[in-house]
Amino acid sequence: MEILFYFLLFLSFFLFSRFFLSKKTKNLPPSPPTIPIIGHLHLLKKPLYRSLASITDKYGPVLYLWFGSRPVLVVSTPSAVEDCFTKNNDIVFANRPHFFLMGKLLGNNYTTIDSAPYGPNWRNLRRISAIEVLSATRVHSYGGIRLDEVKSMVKRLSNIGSDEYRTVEMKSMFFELTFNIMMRIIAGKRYYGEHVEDLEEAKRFQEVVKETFVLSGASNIGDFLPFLNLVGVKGFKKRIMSVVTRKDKAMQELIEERRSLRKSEFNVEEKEKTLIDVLLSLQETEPDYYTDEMIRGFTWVMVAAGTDTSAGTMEWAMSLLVNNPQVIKKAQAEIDAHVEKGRLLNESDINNLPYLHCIINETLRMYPAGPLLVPHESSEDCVVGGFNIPRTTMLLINMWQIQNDPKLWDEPTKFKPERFEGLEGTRDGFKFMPFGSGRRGCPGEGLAMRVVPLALGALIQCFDWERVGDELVDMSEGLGLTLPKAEPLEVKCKTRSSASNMVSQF
Ligand code: HEM
Repeated sequence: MEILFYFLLFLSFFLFSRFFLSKKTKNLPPSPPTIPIIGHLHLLKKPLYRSLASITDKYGPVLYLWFGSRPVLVVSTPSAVEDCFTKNNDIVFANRPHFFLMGKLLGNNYTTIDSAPYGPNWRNLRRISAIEVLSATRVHSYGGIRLDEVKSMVKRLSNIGSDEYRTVEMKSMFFELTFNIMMRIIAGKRYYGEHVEDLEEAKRFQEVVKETFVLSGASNIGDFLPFLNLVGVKGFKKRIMSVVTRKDKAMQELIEERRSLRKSEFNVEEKEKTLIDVLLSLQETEPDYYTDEMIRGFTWVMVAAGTDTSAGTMEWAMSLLVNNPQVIKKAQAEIDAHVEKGRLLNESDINNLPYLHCIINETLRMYPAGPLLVPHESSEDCVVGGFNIPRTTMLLINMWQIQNDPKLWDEPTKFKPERFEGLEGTRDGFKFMPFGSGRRGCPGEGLAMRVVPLALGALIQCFDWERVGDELVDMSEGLGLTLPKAEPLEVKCKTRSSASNMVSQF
């Protein structure tokens, strides 16, 4: 009976809001026929960006859909993206939706930097991220950590494949690299490879991180059909809560460790200060804002946003490279011409390696880690592509579709790094925007664009690469938030003779 009551209540709300909205808002974007209650949910399949692309092909690049009771604007053309991210609309769309169970539970009730609505709290979080973690100066100061971790990856690989080709699995290699880098920045600890202090703690942390990533990629139907929250999704909520509790416990342990280090006689040197240290010192002056909960949330988002995205990009890049060996040869020639024999390339070499940048851009074009960016939401009525968009409409930018659109790119399914020659660092009129744009654009771009070129460059410089068999590497996309590869990449690698001396000294 209770379920029936809520269902009828929801049905009346749904019919009323749809009727009210269509009366009130004239000139909405095109929309396929809807089914009562579910709206267009029946048209959506995974992966969502591909499904939305097929609807767009039929109804046009500015679409108005209903995900159950939630109105959604889907944009897949550079000029409409420009409408969303310039002039007044950049502020209008600087909001994030406020109905995702994941944002509520994992985002500390929408207070973390990625989930918070546009307002003073979000502005402050962006300010802290810009000043204390991701500013050019801070990013530069983590150079030693990046180099260290890249060397450690090269060393592990060279131990596996020194004289002859050996098969290696690269997905976990890349994940461990980015995870170690982020954890050293945040807490001064590494959880993979050598010098891991507490293996048990590392294992617990790894498990909770992996589980959280899997859950973050799962969709919750109750977000779009709220009456289902009262019946079917309790199990889902319980699963999230169990992970959230363990994640909070793990993060709190890190905070306590750094806190006791600060209190001890041992003085943490300025250059060894971790992000947790910085936040703890802010806590001393503003304890009401910089609570432990805030610190857990802030540092967690950095781990979550900064690992899978960069690791996945490197895995796609390496997959594309072994499918296109001529590109590896060209990149090796570029590096060999600029970096003297016997020296590992470093970050100051990166600016002199434009072809390496082209490889990374081409990878981000074909396989952007945020294929639909992160959902935005309109805080006021506005106009996009000449259509009226009501407030509280969720905005999805189909960046994957724009970056793979044959009308915008010559042979978009082909891996052609050369297409970016002379274009490095531009978004080319909103048609290439793997890090988003505007107020909510990715604050970690600067860090990612140091980690990825350094790691890929080192792998290209130090090793020769081959596919495991004659067949091309399977490039199928898997399911998950950050456009993962369906199958973890396995490749064969062998230390290049020109690098073997250098690598043996790491
Ligand atoms: C290849 C690597 C990366 C890619 C492709 C990427 C891409 C993106 C995209 C598309 C967005 C959403 C932009 C929007 O909503 O319009 C985003 C947001 C974000 N990214 Fe990244 N990102 C990467 C690495 C990083 C790193 C290394 C960090 C930090 C350590 C980071 C931190 C964040 C945060 C905190 C947000 C949320 C910003 C907000 O809502 O205000 N990202 N990223």
